[in-house]
Amino acid sequence: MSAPPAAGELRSVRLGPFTTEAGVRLPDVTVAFRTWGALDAAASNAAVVCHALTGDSDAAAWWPGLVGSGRLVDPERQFVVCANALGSCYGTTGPGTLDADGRRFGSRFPSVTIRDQARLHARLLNHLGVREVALAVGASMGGMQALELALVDREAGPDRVRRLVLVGMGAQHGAWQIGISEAQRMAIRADPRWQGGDFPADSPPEAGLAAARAMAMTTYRSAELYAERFGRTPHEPRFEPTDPRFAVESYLRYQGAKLAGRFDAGAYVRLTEAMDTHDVGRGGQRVDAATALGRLRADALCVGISSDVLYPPAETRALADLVPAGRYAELDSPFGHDAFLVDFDALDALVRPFLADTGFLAA
Ligand SMILES: CC(=O)SCCNC(=O)CCNC(=O)[C@H](O)C(C)(C)COP(=O)(O)OP(=O)(O)OC[C@H]1O[C@@H](n2cnc3c(N)ncnc32)[C@H](O)[C@@H]1OP(=O)(O)O
Ligand SMILES: N[C@@H](CCO)C(=O)O
Repeated sequence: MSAPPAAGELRSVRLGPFTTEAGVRLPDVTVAFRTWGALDAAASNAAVVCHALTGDSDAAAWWPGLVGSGRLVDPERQFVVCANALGSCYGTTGPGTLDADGRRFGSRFPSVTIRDQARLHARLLNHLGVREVALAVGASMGGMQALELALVDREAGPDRVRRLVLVGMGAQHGAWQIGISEAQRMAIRADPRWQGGDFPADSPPEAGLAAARAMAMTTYRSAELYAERFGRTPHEPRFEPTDPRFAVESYLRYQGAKLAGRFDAGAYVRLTEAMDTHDVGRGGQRVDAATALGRLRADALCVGISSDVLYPPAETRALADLVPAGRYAELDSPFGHDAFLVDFDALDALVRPFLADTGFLAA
């Protein structure tokens, strides 16, 4: 018998063919994932953590305030699962994956939806033998997937997800979020090396992706934080006319280059498109959000972020109002949308009472 995997070790599994909501068949999908802790005898102690746009399966690394020994999601008590999302570039099948002929999928990788990503998470949970999900938690794109997991996961019977913590998101991507996504995709498509998504692997469209990230970074923080950090501070030294003039310009160029060095532009396009599909009320049944969410049996805490300009907290509050067992809490933070990745103590203080009240911490 082989030794159990070390806690948090990166693993991958081939889950076979997967047909997207749009009807495109991917012949063999691989999911990269990590687990911490052990599944209990009833297979009912899973805590599923879903990452945001550019994150990966290492939840203990990017969410140390929430996941880890002595934290709310504690491997001593829960079987913690975090998978890289369908369409991303950290081990799960996506545009950067090689096909059977050894060619990058590139633009041939189909558009996927948040619901597709959630269905793949559900498949992984089946593979791991999970009967009940004690908690599904995520922020931004991760929260959308956690919510869809609770809504569409009927593979193991209804209501496999018992509790939800959803941060910095609403019931759907509206015109504001779709517009911001599209502006970023336009920057990527404008890169001369983009070539319709099939850019040469040795020469990816770094400038386009960097510009997209710079735009995104302005929506992930608040005007207050930018003013406090950078003000009108000049960037020095300045040798060339093209060098940044202000510290904030230097910061955004740095952030752009940093993401371009670690992320796949094709995945960025497909993942932002997936986020644009987020709308709990759409789909085969064509029901509205209130009807779709009205069927949800899970206890849900929806956390809005006071300074989030990308997902205004009113949208998160409206989501909570539509969930029968939904509650709303607001993270008061100047960090904007990214507060969930930074303001750990404040997030813990909001989530802890919900998890205590709903029996998760006692479990
Ligand atoms: C495999 C993987 O790595 S993916 C998993 C990890 N990533 C994720 O999960 C995605 C989510 N994470 C994030 O979005 C971010 O990392 C956050 C929100 C958690 C934190 O963002 P950060 O970039 O670390 O913070 P912040 O906005 O303060 O920027 C600090 C950086 O800007 C640099 N910087 C600050 N001011 C300036 C300036 N005027 N000019 C140039 N650079 C500047 C700092 O030197 C620092 O550089 P460093 O990242 O090399 O240390
Ligand atoms: N900073 C986060 C924000 C997206 O919600 C990320 O890069 O994934």
